[in-house]
Amino acid sequence: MQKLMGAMRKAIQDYGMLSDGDRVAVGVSGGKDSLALLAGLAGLRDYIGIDYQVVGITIDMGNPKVPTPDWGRVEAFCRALGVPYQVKRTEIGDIIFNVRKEKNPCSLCARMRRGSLHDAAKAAGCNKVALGHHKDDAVETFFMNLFNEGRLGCFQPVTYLSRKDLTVIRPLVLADEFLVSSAARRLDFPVVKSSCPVDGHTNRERMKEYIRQQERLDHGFKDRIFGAICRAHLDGF
Ligand SMILES: Nc1ncnc2c1ncn2[C@@H]1O[C@H](COP(=O)(O)OP(=O)(O)OP(=O)(O)O)[C@@H](O)[C@H]1O
Repeated sequence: MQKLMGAMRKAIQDYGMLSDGDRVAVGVSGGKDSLALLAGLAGLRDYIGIDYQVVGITIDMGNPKVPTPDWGRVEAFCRALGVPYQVKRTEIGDIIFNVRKEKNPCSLCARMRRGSLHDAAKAAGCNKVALGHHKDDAVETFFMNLFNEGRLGCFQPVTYLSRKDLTVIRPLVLADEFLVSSAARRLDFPVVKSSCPVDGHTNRERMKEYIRQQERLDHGFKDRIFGAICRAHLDGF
Protein backbone atom coordinates (compact mmCIF):
# COMPACT_ATOMS: atom_id res chain seq x y z
CA MET A 1 0.00 0.00 0.00
CA GLN A 2 2.94 2.32 0.66
CA LYS A 3 4.15 2.20 -2.96
CA LEU A 4 0.62 2.79 -4.16
CA MET A 5 0.21 5.77 -1.85
CA GLY A 6 3.56 7.10 -3.08
CA ALA A 7 2.30 6.98 -6.68
CA MET A 8 -0.93 8.70 -5.61
CA ARG A 9 0.94 11.39 -3.73
CA LYS A 10 3.10 12.10 -6.80
CA ALA A 11 0.03 12.38 -9.07
CA ILE A 12 -1.75 14.66 -6.58
CA GLN A 13 1.31 16.92 -6.42
CA ASP A 14 2.34 16.81 -10.11
CA TYR A 15 -1.18 17.58 -11.38
CA GLY A 16 -2.30 19.83 -8.49
CA MET A 17 -5.27 17.58 -7.77
CA LEU A 18 -6.07 18.67 -4.21
CA SER A 19 -6.23 21.91 -2.24
CA ASP A 20 -7.06 22.85 1.35
CA GLY A 21 -10.80 22.75 1.99
CA ASP A 22 -11.62 20.23 -0.76
CA ARG A 23 -14.41 17.75 -0.16
CA VAL A 24 -13.80 14.78 -2.44
CA ALA A 25 -16.44 12.24 -3.46
CA VAL A 26 -14.76 8.93 -4.29
CA GLY A 27 -16.77 6.91 -6.81
CA VAL A 28 -16.84 3.44 -5.24
CA SER A 29 -17.89 0.70 -7.66
CA GLY A 30 -16.84 -2.02 -5.22
CA GLY A 31 -13.99 -3.03 -7.54
CA LYS A 32 -10.38 -3.19 -6.37
CA ASP A 33 -9.40 0.08 -8.07
CA SER A 34 -11.94 2.32 -6.39
CA LEU A 35 -11.47 0.60 -3.01
CA ALA A 36 -7.72 1.21 -3.28
CA LEU A 37 -8.40 4.82 -4.25
CA LEU A 38 -10.67 5.25 -1.24
CA ALA A 39 -8.15 3.70 1.17
CA GLY A 40 -5.28 5.69 -0.35
CA LEU A 41 -7.07 9.05 -0.21
CA ALA A 42 -8.24 8.36 3.35
CA GLY A 43 -4.68 7.42 4.41
CA LEU A 44 -2.99 10.36 2.70
CA ARG A 45 -5.10 12.82 4.70
CA ASP A 46 -2.72 12.22 7.61
CA TYR A 47 0.54 13.21 6.00
CA ILE A 48 0.21 14.92 2.62
CA GLY A 49 -0.11 18.36 4.25
CA ILE A 50 -3.38 19.25 2.52
CA ASP A 51 -6.56 19.62 4.55
CA TYR A 52 -9.30 17.75 2.61
CA GLN A 53 -12.29 15.51 3.35
CA VAL A 54 -13.26 12.22 1.69
CA VAL A 55 -16.77 10.83 1.10
CA GLY A 56 -17.49 7.43 -0.52
CA ILE A 57 -20.40 7.24 -2.98
CA THR A 58 -21.68 4.11 -4.75
CA ILE A 59 -24.15 4.28 -7.62
CA ASP A 60 -26.20 1.10 -7.37
CA MET A 61 -27.03 0.26 -10.98
CA GLY A 62 -30.40 -1.31 -10.19
CA ASN A 63 -30.93 -4.15 -12.64
CA PRO A 64 -33.82 -6.30 -11.34
CA LYS A 65 -32.57 -9.27 -13.39
CA VAL A 66 -29.33 -9.56 -11.39
CA PRO A 67 -29.02 -9.76 -7.60
CA THR A 68 -28.42 -6.39 -5.86
CA PRO A 69 -24.83 -6.36 -4.56
CA ASP A 70 -24.40 -6.39 -0.80
CA TRP A 71 -22.73 -3.07 -0.01
CA GLY A 72 -22.49 -3.85 3.72
CA ARG A 73 -18.81 -4.83 3.65
CA VAL A 74 -17.92 -1.66 1.74
CA GLU A 75 -19.83 0.33 4.34
CA ALA A 76 -17.82 -1.36 7.13
CA PHE A 77 -14.57 -0.70 5.20
CA CYS A 78 -15.47 3.03 4.99
CA ARG A 79 -16.36 3.12 8.68
CA ALA A 80 -12.94 1.66 9.55
CA LEU A 81 -11.27 4.33 7.38
CA GLY A 82 -13.32 7.11 8.98
CA VAL A 83 -15.03 7.97 5.70
CA PRO A 84 -18.78 8.73 5.40
CA TYR A 85 -20.40 6.47 2.80
CA GLN A 86 -23.65 6.43 0.86
CA VAL A 87 -25.28 4.21 -1.75
CA LYS A 88 -27.47 5.92 -4.34
CA ARG A 89 -30.05 3.54 -5.80
CA THR A 90 -30.80 4.04 -9.52
CA GLU A 91 -32.60 2.20 -12.32
CA ILE A 92 -29.79 2.64 -14.84
CA GLY A 93 -29.26 -1.13 -15.29
CA ASP A 94 -32.97 -1.71 -15.84
CA ILE A 95 -33.22 1.13 -18.39
CA ILE A 96 -30.12 0.01 -20.35
CA PHE A 97 -30.61 -3.76 -20.40
CA ASN A 98 -34.34 -4.39 -20.00
CA VAL A 99 -36.16 -1.31 -21.32
CA ARG A 100 -33.84 -0.15 -24.13
CA LYS A 101 -32.15 -3.54 -24.64
CA GLU A 102 -28.98 -1.72 -25.76
CA LYS A 103 -26.71 -3.72 -28.10
CA ASN A 104 -23.66 -1.61 -27.14
CA PRO A 105 -24.52 -0.61 -23.59
CA CYS A 106 -21.13 0.53 -22.24
CA SER A 107 -20.92 4.16 -23.33
CA LEU A 108 -24.55 5.05 -22.44
CA CYS A 109 -24.23 3.20 -19.14
CA ALA A 110 -20.99 5.02 -18.28
CA ARG A 111 -22.57 8.38 -19.17
CA MET A 112 -25.66 7.79 -17.02
CA ARG A 113 -23.54 6.49 -14.13
CA ARG A 114 -21.22 9.49 -14.33
CA GLY A 115 -24.19 11.90 -14.34
CA SER A 116 -25.68 10.19 -11.33
CA LEU A 117 -22.33 10.20 -9.48
CA HIS A 118 -21.79 13.90 -10.20
CA ASP A 119 -25.28 14.76 -8.93
CA ALA A 120 -24.76 12.69 -5.78
CA ALA A 121 -21.38 14.37 -5.20
CA LYS A 122 -22.92 17.83 -5.49
CA ALA A 123 -25.76 16.81 -3.16
CA ALA A 124 -23.15 15.62 -0.63
CA GLY A 125 -21.48 19.06 -0.73
CA CYS A 126 -18.39 17.89 -2.66
CA ASN A 127 -16.40 20.06 -5.07
CA LYS A 128 -14.32 17.16 -6.46
CA VAL A 129 -15.00 13.62 -7.69
CA ALA A 130 -12.19 11.03 -7.64
CA LEU A 131 -12.24 8.07 -10.03
CA GLY A 132 -10.12 4.92 -9.85
CA HIS A 133 -8.49 4.96 -13.29
CA HIS A 134 -4.87 3.82 -13.17
CA LYS A 135 -1.92 3.78 -15.58
CA ASP A 136 -3.07 0.59 -17.35
CA ASP A 137 -6.52 2.16 -17.91
CA ALA A 138 -4.82 5.19 -19.48
CA VAL A 139 -2.86 3.03 -21.96
CA GLU A 140 -5.98 0.99 -22.80
CA THR A 141 -8.01 4.18 -23.37
CA PHE A 142 -5.23 5.59 -25.56
CA PHE A 143 -5.27 2.48 -27.78
CA MET A 144 -9.07 2.30 -27.89
CA ASN A 145 -9.18 5.89 -29.16
CA LEU A 146 -6.39 5.18 -31.65
CA PHE A 147 -7.65 1.85 -33.03
CA ASN A 148 -11.41 2.42 -32.85
CA GLU A 149 -11.69 6.12 -33.63
CA GLY A 150 -8.40 6.93 -35.35
CA ARG A 151 -7.50 9.72 -32.96
CA LEU A 152 -4.87 10.46 -30.32
CA GLY A 153 -6.52 10.93 -26.94
CA CYS A 154 -6.95 9.75 -23.39
CA PHE A 155 -8.92 10.78 -20.31
CA GLN A 156 -7.45 13.71 -18.37
CA PRO A 157 -5.78 13.44 -14.93
CA VAL A 158 -7.83 16.52 -13.91
CA THR A 159 -11.00 17.77 -15.64
CA TYR A 160 -13.08 20.77 -14.63
CA LEU A 161 -16.78 20.37 -15.45
CA SER A 162 -18.02 23.95 -15.73
CA ARG A 163 -21.71 23.03 -16.08
CA LYS A 164 -21.66 21.28 -12.71
CA ASP A 165 -18.82 23.28 -11.16
CA LEU A 166 -17.10 20.00 -10.25
CA THR A 167 -13.52 18.86 -10.77
CA VAL A 168 -12.88 15.22 -11.64
CA ILE A 169 -9.50 13.86 -10.49
CA ARG A 170 -7.79 10.52 -11.10
CA PRO A 171 -5.18 10.12 -8.33
CA LEU A 172 -4.22 6.54 -9.37
CA VAL A 173 -3.16 7.64 -12.83
CA LEU A 174 0.58 7.09 -12.19
CA ALA A 175 0.00 3.72 -10.46
CA ASP A 176 0.41 0.39 -12.27
CA GLU A 177 -2.55 -1.96 -12.02
CA PHE A 178 -0.38 -4.63 -10.38
CA LEU A 179 0.29 -2.26 -7.44
CA VAL A 180 -3.47 -1.88 -6.98
CA SER A 181 -4.10 -5.64 -7.28
CA SER A 182 -1.39 -6.57 -4.81
CA ALA A 183 -2.60 -4.00 -2.24
CA ALA A 184 -6.17 -5.30 -2.67
CA ARG A 185 -5.00 -8.89 -2.11
CA ARG A 186 -2.69 -8.22 0.81
CA LEU A 187 -5.10 -5.95 2.66
CA ASP A 188 -8.11 -8.12 1.82
CA PHE A 189 -10.26 -5.31 0.38
CA PRO A 190 -13.99 -6.15 0.44
CA VAL A 191 -14.27 -6.44 -3.36
CA VAL A 192 -17.87 -6.69 -4.56
CA LYS A 193 -18.28 -8.87 -7.64
CA SER A 194 -19.49 -6.83 -10.63
CA SER A 195 -23.17 -7.34 -11.44
CA CYS A 196 -22.72 -6.01 -14.98
CA PRO A 197 -24.16 -8.51 -17.52
CA VAL A 198 -21.41 -7.69 -20.08
CA ASP A 199 -18.51 -7.69 -17.61
CA GLY A 200 -15.45 -9.44 -19.08
CA HIS A 201 -16.70 -9.23 -22.69
CA THR A 202 -16.11 -5.59 -23.48
CA ASN A 203 -13.94 -3.74 -25.96
CA ARG A 204 -11.76 -2.74 -23.04
CA GLU A 205 -11.17 -6.38 -22.08
CA ARG A 206 -9.99 -7.09 -25.63
CA MET A 207 -7.63 -4.11 -25.47
CA LYS A 208 -6.33 -5.27 -22.08
CA GLU A 209 -5.52 -8.65 -23.62
CA TYR A 210 -3.80 -7.00 -26.61
CA ILE A 211 -1.55 -4.94 -24.29
CA ARG A 212 -0.80 -8.02 -22.18
CA GLN A 213 0.32 -9.90 -25.31
CA GLN A 214 2.49 -7.00 -26.52
CA GLU A 215 4.06 -6.72 -23.07
CA ARG A 216 4.91 -10.45 -23.14
CA LEU A 217 6.63 -10.08 -26.53
CA ASP A 218 8.27 -6.76 -25.77
CA HIS A 219 8.93 -6.04 -22.10
CA GLY A 220 8.40 -2.36 -21.19
CA PHE A 221 5.85 -1.80 -23.99
CA LYS A 222 3.17 -0.37 -21.67
CA ASP A 223 5.56 1.98 -19.88
CA ARG A 224 6.94 3.31 -23.16
CA ILE A 225 3.43 4.10 -24.42
CA PHE A 226 2.53 5.76 -21.12
CA GLY A 227 5.83 7.71 -21.23
CA ALA A 228 4.92 8.95 -24.71
CA ILE A 229 1.48 10.09 -23.49
CA CYS A 230 3.17 12.06 -20.69
CA ARG A 231 5.96 13.51 -22.83
CA ALA A 232 3.42 14.66 -25.43
CA HIS A 233 1.33 16.19 -22.58
CA LEU A 234 -1.64 14.49 -24.21
CA ASP A 235 -4.91 15.65 -22.63
CA GLY A 236 -3.21 17.30 -19.67
CA PHE A 237 -0.78 14.48 -18.83
N1 LIG B 1 -21.28 2.09 -9.65
C1 LIG B 1 -20.35 3.00 -9.39
N2 LIG B 1 -20.52 3.85 -8.36
C2 LIG B 1 -19.59 4.80 -8.10
N3 LIG B 1 -18.47 4.97 -8.82
C3 LIG B 1 -18.26 4.15 -9.84
C4 LIG B 1 -19.17 3.12 -10.20
N4 LIG B 1 -18.68 2.44 -11.26
C5 LIG B 1 -17.51 3.02 -11.56
N5 LIG B 1 -17.23 4.04 -10.72
C6 LIG B 1 -16.02 4.91 -10.71
O1 LIG B 1 -15.53 5.02 -12.03
C7 LIG B 1 -14.20 4.46 -12.11
C8 LIG B 1 -14.02 3.81 -13.46
O2 LIG B 1 -15.04 2.87 -13.69
P1 LIG B 1 -14.74 1.47 -14.37
O3 LIG B 1 -16.03 0.79 -14.60
O4 LIG B 1 -13.83 1.71 -15.51
O5 LIG B 1 -14.04 0.76 -13.16
P2 LIG B 1 -12.89 -0.30 -13.04
O6 LIG B 1 -11.69 0.05 -13.90
O7 LIG B 1 -13.46 -1.66 -13.17
O8 LIG B 1 -12.49 0.04 -11.52
P3 LIG B 1 -13.02 -0.62 -10.20
O9 LIG B 1 -12.01 -1.71 -9.92
O10 LIG B 1 -13.00 0.48 -9.20
O11 LIG B 1 -14.42 -1.12 -10.50
C9 LIG B 1 -14.13 3.49 -10.93
O12 LIG B 1 -12.80 3.25 -10.54
C10 LIG B 1 -14.92 4.25 -9.88
O13 LIG B 1 -14.14 5.28 -9.28
